[in-house]
Amino acid sequence: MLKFLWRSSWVTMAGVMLTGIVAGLSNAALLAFINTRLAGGLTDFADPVWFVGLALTVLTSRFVSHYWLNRFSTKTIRDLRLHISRLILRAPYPDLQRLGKAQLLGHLTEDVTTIAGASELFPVLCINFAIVAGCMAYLSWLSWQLAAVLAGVILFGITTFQLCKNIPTRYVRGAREEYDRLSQGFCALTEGVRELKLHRHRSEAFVAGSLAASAEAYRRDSLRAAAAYLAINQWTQLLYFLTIGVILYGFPVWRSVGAEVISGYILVFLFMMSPLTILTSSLPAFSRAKVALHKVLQLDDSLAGTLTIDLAEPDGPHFDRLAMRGVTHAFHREKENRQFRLGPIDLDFRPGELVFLVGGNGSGKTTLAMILLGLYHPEQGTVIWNDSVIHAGNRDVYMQNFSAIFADFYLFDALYGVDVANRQALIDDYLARLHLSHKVEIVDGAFSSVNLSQGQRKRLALLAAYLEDRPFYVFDEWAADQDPEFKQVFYAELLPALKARGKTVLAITHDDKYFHLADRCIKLEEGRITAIEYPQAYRQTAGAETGASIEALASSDGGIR
Ligand SMILES: Nc1ncnc2c1ncn2[C@@H]1O[C@H](COP(=O)(O)OP(=O)(O)OP(=O)(O)O)[C@@H](O)[C@H]1O
Repeated sequence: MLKFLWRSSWVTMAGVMLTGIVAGLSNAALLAFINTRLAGGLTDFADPVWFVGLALTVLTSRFVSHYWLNRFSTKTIRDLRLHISRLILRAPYPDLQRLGKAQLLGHLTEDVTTIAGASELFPVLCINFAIVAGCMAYLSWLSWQLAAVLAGVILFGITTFQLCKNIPTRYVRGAREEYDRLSQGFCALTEGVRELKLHRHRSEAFVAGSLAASAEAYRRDSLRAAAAYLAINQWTQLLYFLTIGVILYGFPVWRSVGAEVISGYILVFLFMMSPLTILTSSLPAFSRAKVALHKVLQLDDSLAGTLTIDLAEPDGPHFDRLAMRGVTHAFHREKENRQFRLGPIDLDFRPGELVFLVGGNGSGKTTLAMILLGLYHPEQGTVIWNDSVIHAGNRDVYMQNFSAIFADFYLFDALYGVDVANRQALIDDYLARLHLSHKVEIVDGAFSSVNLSQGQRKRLALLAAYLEDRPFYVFDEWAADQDPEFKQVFYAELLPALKARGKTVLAITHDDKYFHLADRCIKLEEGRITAIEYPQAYRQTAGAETGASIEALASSDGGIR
């Protein structure tokens, strides 16, 4: 933890430590001054000046130390939050899927907050450490023999702490792991709240089986860690009282010590009790921060090792062709002990092509689209953009050629990355074409409302995709939530309009009523392409006016290869 703070800005940390030490030492000096004054050792007329000077030094150095560290720790936390967010954005999607939403949220919230809490304690630690050190120096001056006894006791305390500290740390680590499971439960609770509200038995079983179990495990581990630290704390206090007892009753038997030395010792000892308690009671916060930091660094290692680096641009925004050659991808189904395997897939896409991807549930349509988009990586085979083979180094640039609306899309509340001011007329036109102008306005780049029906929200997502103006569009069952009237608009007007602008469109669809409008229909079954048909070419050659369904085309053998 200290290493992390030191590496973040050693100059500030050194300043914080220095002012903290000045605060602690001046505090100890003030105490020594008061004690000597009480014992009648100082009668100088300059007494009040020293008193005021030391008191002001304590106050000023404490303020400076705290202020510096607060400024530094708030900046560190802000940087850490942004660093994790950027790391998440740059990491390959399969790695993020593996980690899961709950764990990523845990890093952004719990870990960063824990580290922040501990780093704010740091000046308190410096000051109290310096107070204890200053008091020790004063005690040595009063009687070095007594100070040697005290140093021995402190050494003994530190050794026993080192021997025992693994016990609470183990529980702190366990509690942090449980927090991830608890967060998973919270995600399920917030996302599935409607389903849970409708079924009391289901919600009770969910709370008992998922939330209560991890909440209980988290409570148990946290309590055990707290109890272990409490025991360590009490052990320190016991040693402390033992030392006072030895000084009061044991030491005078061994050697003769002046009453004023004994009373000075007891006064300083009692004064030191508070800083020592603060030092030992801040241990749990540091231990939790160490575990949190370890988790963040683990995330750093696991994601940074796989980051996509923009080494080479795959031929810029110009688009000639996209090819998939021998592409395969597999998901292992643990419970079924077998794999879903997509491919090998060989496909070509050209500019201005309208392609429908069809097939039953689980046939691999979304997986194929995800590989095409660069979000999943082919296990075998290659994806070629123009003449560039896509690899880890250029995948991120490659992905910038696509606009996609996923079946479980996310609608942002603003048009991020769009020059709204200069495209207002276009936006208004699109809003009218999407039948949304009466519902939504763009105010300062943000949608006036996103509390719309699912179908309307999807239309807003389409507006954002239009404005991105990318060469390749992918829609995963976009029309599934649209009414029949707007389905017609989508297939018969919007998609052909994109095609007319030279855009390539891959639309995953189950709407066989509109298959005839595609240039090409690709049918997937169990991860394999089982048919490719060319309805538009067939219509032209057959002179057919009405659209034929894919089954009719298949039975007539037209356009199948
Ligand atoms: N993240 C994942 N981990 C493991 N298996 C997965 C994952 N995503 C998909 N699968 C499996 O891959 C297979 C293909 O899924 P995919 O989503 O590509 O099908 P689909 O054709 O788009 O289906 P639908 O029409 O229902 O959307 C399914 O059997 C599914 O169980």
